[in-house]
Amino acid sequence: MILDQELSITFINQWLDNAFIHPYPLQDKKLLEVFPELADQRIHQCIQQALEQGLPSILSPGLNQAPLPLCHKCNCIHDNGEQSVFAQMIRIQPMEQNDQRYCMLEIQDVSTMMRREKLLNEQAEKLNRMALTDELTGIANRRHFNGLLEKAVNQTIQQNQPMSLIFFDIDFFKPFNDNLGHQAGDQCLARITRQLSSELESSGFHLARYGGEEFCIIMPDTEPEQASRMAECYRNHVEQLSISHPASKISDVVTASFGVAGFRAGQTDTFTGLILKADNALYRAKTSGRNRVVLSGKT
Ligand SMILES: Nc1nc2c(ncn2[C@@H]2O[C@H](COP(=O)(O)OP(=O)(O)OP(=O)(O)O)[C@@H](O)[C@H]2O)c(=O)[nH]1
Repeated sequence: MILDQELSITFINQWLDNAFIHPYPLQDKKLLEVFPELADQRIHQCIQQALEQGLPSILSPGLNQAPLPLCHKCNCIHDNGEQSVFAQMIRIQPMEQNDQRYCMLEIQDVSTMMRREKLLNEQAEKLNRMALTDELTGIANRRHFNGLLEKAVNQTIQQNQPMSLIFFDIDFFKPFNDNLGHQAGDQCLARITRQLSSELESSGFHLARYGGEEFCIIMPDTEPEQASRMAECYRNHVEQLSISHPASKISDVVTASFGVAGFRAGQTDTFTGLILKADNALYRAKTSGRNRVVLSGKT
């Protein structure tokens, strides 16, 4: 499409004329009289820049998907009667002829490209989510845990806060599987994590599966003593789910053991040190009878 100094359409090709949402041909019409809504829009400013200063520009669909009212006539009318404009890339080019300056608008329909890009982005997001999520329980997996813990430790150091880490593990889970079957074991893990994730939802804490039937909770800005009290609540809630465990040596229902460790800015141990301390505390909970909470550093 070519516009003169008065913004009259001195040339428009058939494809574009058909695509404009407008009932009659646009040749020789004034752009702003037919489409007054374009006045002072970015496209209008760029056209003026081309005509007055000879400056070219490109309007990409990133900022404004559809500067002009253009549609695919065959399928643009929705059930609600609205017409959908297609995504455009517009190159605005000044040109000179017989000492007169004109402006050429080269318009490309990029709707297919945009749809493909959206689809690719959605797929990439889905793959990313899958790569960070444990399939059985839907909570963060080990890879995600590593990232979350590193972030929490860095935040602890930067903001000079405390933080805590809980490790917990189902008691006598091998006998549970052997007795009731692996599928019942899967359901048990899913039920426990569902219960705890709903409790942790708005707390800012992160529940993750560390591996097998071992889980962890990252607790930013939390003193270990407070984390230990919360671990006691979680232990209690696992027990209160009352999942029958005929092969447990300590209870009729499924129980879990918890190890808690804390980290402070200024401490020399790295986040691997923190994991080790929480895991050791969990080991002590197991060896001292199970179905209990042990806080690292406390006898
Ligand atoms: N059903 C099911 N079982 C799992 C899964 N991941 C790990 N396990 C089982 O968990 C059991 C863990 O057994 P152990 O490490 O011996 O621990 P335990 O029997 O719970 O004993 P303690 O932890 O000492 O109380 C193994 O039999 C694993 O096969 C899973 O995703 N689903």
